[in-house]
Amino acid sequence: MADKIKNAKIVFVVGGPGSGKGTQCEKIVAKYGYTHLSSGDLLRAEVASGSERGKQLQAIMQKGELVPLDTVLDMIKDAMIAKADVSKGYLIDGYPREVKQGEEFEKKIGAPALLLYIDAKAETMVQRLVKRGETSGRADDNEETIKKRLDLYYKATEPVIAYYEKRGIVRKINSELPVDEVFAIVEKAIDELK
Ligand SMILES: Nc1nc2c(ncn2[C@@H]2O[C@H](COP(=O)(O)OP(=O)(O)OP(=O)(O)O)[C@@H](O)[C@H]2O)c(=O)[nH]1
Ligand SMILES: O=c1ccn([C@@H]2O[C@H](COP(=O)(O)OP(=O)(O)O)[C@@H](O)[C@H]2O)c(=O)[nH]1
Ligand SMILES: [Mg+2]
Repeated sequence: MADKIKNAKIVFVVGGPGSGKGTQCEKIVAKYGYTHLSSGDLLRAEVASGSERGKQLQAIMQKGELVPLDTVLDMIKDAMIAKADVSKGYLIDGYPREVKQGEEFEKKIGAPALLLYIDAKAETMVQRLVKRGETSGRADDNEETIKKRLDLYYKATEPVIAYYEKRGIVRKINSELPVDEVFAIVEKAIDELK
């Protein structure tokens, strides 16, 4: 089964909480027809299902901590396989969160062709998330959890970028600009892939 996705084009989308990963991924889907898999969305779907596992996940996510690596990886893999016949490529949004997650992904699934590093200042990210929290209904869009997510991002996730930089597949995207201007930079990076 996993053979089906072996030769698929894989793009990691990494950046801090509220940097704009989801926003840019939506635009990539619209233009390029890639399959968008947000690790956070997959986890939130499991929480929404009300399952026993979902309850455990909810407790972790509410604290802004990371759920066990295997859980997320299995969910991503299943979702990739489900789309294998129709997919032109995969956007893996919000993953890897730590170097180990990246290593495991490559062992079980395959290597990324590109890493889009969506970069905004901490104060910008906090502002955006507080604003999003007014309407998102996300239990983790509150100031206390936002701060923890940011801390964990700098500690655990930033090293992921350095790890892939050595392979020359990182494209840094300044997401302080208006959405369409950010997307213009994203388009260049995706077009280089073809
Ligand atoms: N000015 C500006 N605002 C943006 C941009 N991208 C996203 N935003 C705003 O920032 C908020 C967060 O964007 P998301 O795309 O949800 O961020 P994310 O990186 O997916 O965040 P998580 O889901 O928390 O990982 C949204 O409510 C957007 O309105 C951008 O490029 N420019
Ligand atoms: O690989 C992942 C992806 C997400 N999460 C959890 O899901 C939450 C929301 O993730 P998302 O990417 O949606 O938002 P972000 O924290 O980047 O704003 C995180 O705080 C983590 O608790 C996780 O544990 N592992
Ligand atoms: Mg998101």
